[in-house]
Amino acid sequence: MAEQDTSVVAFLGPEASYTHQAALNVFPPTTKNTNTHNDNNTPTHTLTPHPTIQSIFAAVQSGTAHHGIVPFENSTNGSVVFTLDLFADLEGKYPDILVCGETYVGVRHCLLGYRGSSSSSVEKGGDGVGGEEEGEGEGEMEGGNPFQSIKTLFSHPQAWTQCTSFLDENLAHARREDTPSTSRAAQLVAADPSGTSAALSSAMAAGVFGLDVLASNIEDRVGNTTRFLVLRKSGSSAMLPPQGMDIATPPLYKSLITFTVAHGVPGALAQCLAVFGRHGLDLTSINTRPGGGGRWEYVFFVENLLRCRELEKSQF
Ligand SMILES: O=C(O)C(=O)Cc1ccccc1
Repeated sequence: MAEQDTSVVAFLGPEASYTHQAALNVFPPTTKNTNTHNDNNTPTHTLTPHPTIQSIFAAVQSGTAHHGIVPFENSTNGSVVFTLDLFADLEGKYPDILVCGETYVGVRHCLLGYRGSSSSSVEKGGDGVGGEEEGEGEGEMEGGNPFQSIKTLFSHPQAWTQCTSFLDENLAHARREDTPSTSRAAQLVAADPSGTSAALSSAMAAGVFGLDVLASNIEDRVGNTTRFLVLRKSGSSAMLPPQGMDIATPPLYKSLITFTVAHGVPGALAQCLAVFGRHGLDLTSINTRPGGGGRWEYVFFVENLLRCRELEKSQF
């Protein structure tokens, strides 16, 4: 951020993806005369959509973006393996990527499409938004399936396994096509004149792409939440906007560490993990992905939590 005062934030686009919503949490919309503007009153950050998670890593590594926002894990279906594989960085393309923050987004999936073509004839008077019941269809047809005319469904792979019950009950007949994001799915459906496609996406995407909400809250589990990480490049001075801090609780420091262990050495992983305990680090998650060395060799990802008090005592 040396020459220009506007920080660039890369997120998984297009607009209205859940990653966009995460980016808005961390970098809220700028308004005049707040500390989200610099002295010249220009916005301090610009959110820039990227087509893939890989492109976000590349933008942060090259310095084109000062920060990146990437999905990391979901409370229903676990780790986002695309992101883990980029952190594993088996080809050494992203050596300077660091994690400097996190944010959580409640993920309420909707079925988006054009009501006229698929379920308008079966709409039951609602406005199409926000049913109270889990997996509630906005339109219901006596004895029939209101979504029968939907032939193709678009969404991000993570979304399919967060909505299994709704899909099994209502859309088992439809062909599924993976998209790089849920908002891209909505964009594709908006551009399909046949009206026989639908997207699993957000209510925000319905507004942005002019689609109808055919069903809402269709995720399997109440409280479905995705955790996103904020990336920056090591050595950069890119700062996160100031966040409120609860002074009653000492700040928590989280770290994400990636490592491999010698293959075929008994106890090698246990020895690595014991180090964290010895230094008062609370191990909060452990993940693995295939490593580059050979079959059944792994990269490990460990997250630790440390309170400020322990940091002072720690010998790191
Ligand atoms: O596709 C999106 O909207 C994303 O931001 C990735 C994602 C997909 C499904 C759940 C949460 C995040």
